[in-house]
Parts: sequence; C-alpha cells; structure tokens
Amino acid sequence: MRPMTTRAKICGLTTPDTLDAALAGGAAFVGAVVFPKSPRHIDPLHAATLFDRARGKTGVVAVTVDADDALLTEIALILKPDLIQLHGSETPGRAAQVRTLTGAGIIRALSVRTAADIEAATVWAPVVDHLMFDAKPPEGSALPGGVGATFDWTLLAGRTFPRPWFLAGGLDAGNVGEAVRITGAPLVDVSSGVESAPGVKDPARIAAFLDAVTSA
Ligand SMILES: O=C(O)c1ccccc1NCC(=O)[C@H](O)[C@H](O)COP(=O)(O)O
Repeated sequence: MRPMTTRAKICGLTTPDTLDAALAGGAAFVGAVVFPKSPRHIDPLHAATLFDRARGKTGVVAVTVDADDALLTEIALILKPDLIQLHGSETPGRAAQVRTLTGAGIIRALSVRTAADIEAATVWAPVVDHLMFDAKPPEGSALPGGVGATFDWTLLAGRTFPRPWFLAGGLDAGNVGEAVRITGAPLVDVSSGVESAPGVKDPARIAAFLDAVTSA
C-alpha cells in the first residue's frame, strides 16, 4: 500500500552546501557516517559543528558500525544525535545497551538479499525506533552500507511492520518513485545516488532526489 507521504534521509553528509541542500529540499533526517573506513567518514567534533544548523529542523542520525562504548559516548556527548543507526553485526541486546549509553533512539539496518532476510525485522522491532531494509553489499565489499546496490523491492510489497521503516540501497532520483510504488516505504534513505563520486555529495542530485520523493 502506498503511504500518504514518503519522507527521506540523506546519509553521509560532510559539507555545509550539501547539508543545506538536504534541509532546503525537506529531508526528514540527515546522516553523519562515523566509520573511518567510509569515504563519507566524519569525526564527531566536525559533525557536531556541521550538523548544528540542522537541529530543530530535521532529525540528526549518527551511522555507526560495531562502535565501542568509548566512541558511542563521544558521539552522544559531542554530536548529540537524535538517532544512532546500527549498521554492523550488533545484536538486539547491544542495541538496548546503545540506547541506555547514549540516550538516542535506534535505527537498525538489516541487510537484504532474500525474503528470509526481511524476517529479521521480527526480533528487531521491539528494541528499535526504526528499521532500515538495505541491500546486502556484494561479497568482499569493504563497507556494510553506502555501496549503491539494490535488492528485489517486491520482497517488501504489501508488508507492514510495527515500526516506521526505511527502504535503502541503490536509490536515486530516477528510481525512487518506482521503489516507493512497489514497496510502500514510508521512509527512504540515500547516499551514493546523490553523489558525483564516492563520498562527494552533489547539491543538485540531493534536490532532484528530494523532489522525486515528494512526487512519488
Ligand atoms: O555510507 C557509508 O559509507 C556507510 C558506511 C558504513 C556503514 C553504513 C554506511 N551507510 C549507511 C546508509 O545509511 C546508506 O545511506 C545506505 O546504506 C544506502 O546507501 P546507498 O546504496 O549508497 O544509497
């Protein structure tokens, strides 16, 4: 079923002009990737300075991959995100610890290739604020997310979940309308699809993506 309106998260922002494009286009969430192996990595102090202009306008998300308590504490104290996105091999128990440690809400990214991968939502829904269905990266990928890969959107057609959920993976201005029509996603997330090169966000592509989401 098609949602009334789909909202968007622009992930992996590192510059004022691209953050401003996300805010101007009405992004519901903006994401900072705190993971040194990523071309989009931003340290918590730099992220806090950059994302200050977003506070009160949009949700600020810190994307982490199996972060330890020291890094999570640094993120919580310095960046103060509304939500922490867990994109590693964290367990539901670890998610509960992260919530207590940081005071932030939790997004759990679930890697999807087959129908069975969707069923992980059952164990995760009780301990998170949002679910994110993202494409499983290709074998040998250095990154667990932000790789621009898609999955079979029909796996989500007609599905409902007890938490708000994001569709992610290989979305761009040209395909997000079809992705929303097939899945009924209430939320979409993008990174590579609004870049001119890995880690280089493009304000015009961000604006086009957000326009396409609005018209979806
Ligand atoms: O974007 C990254 O570099 C990244 C690195 C490590 C873990 C997660 C990462 N991104 C998470 C996201 O929320 C991405 O937006 C999502 O995976 C979709 O990416 P894309 O397929 O490039 O649109």
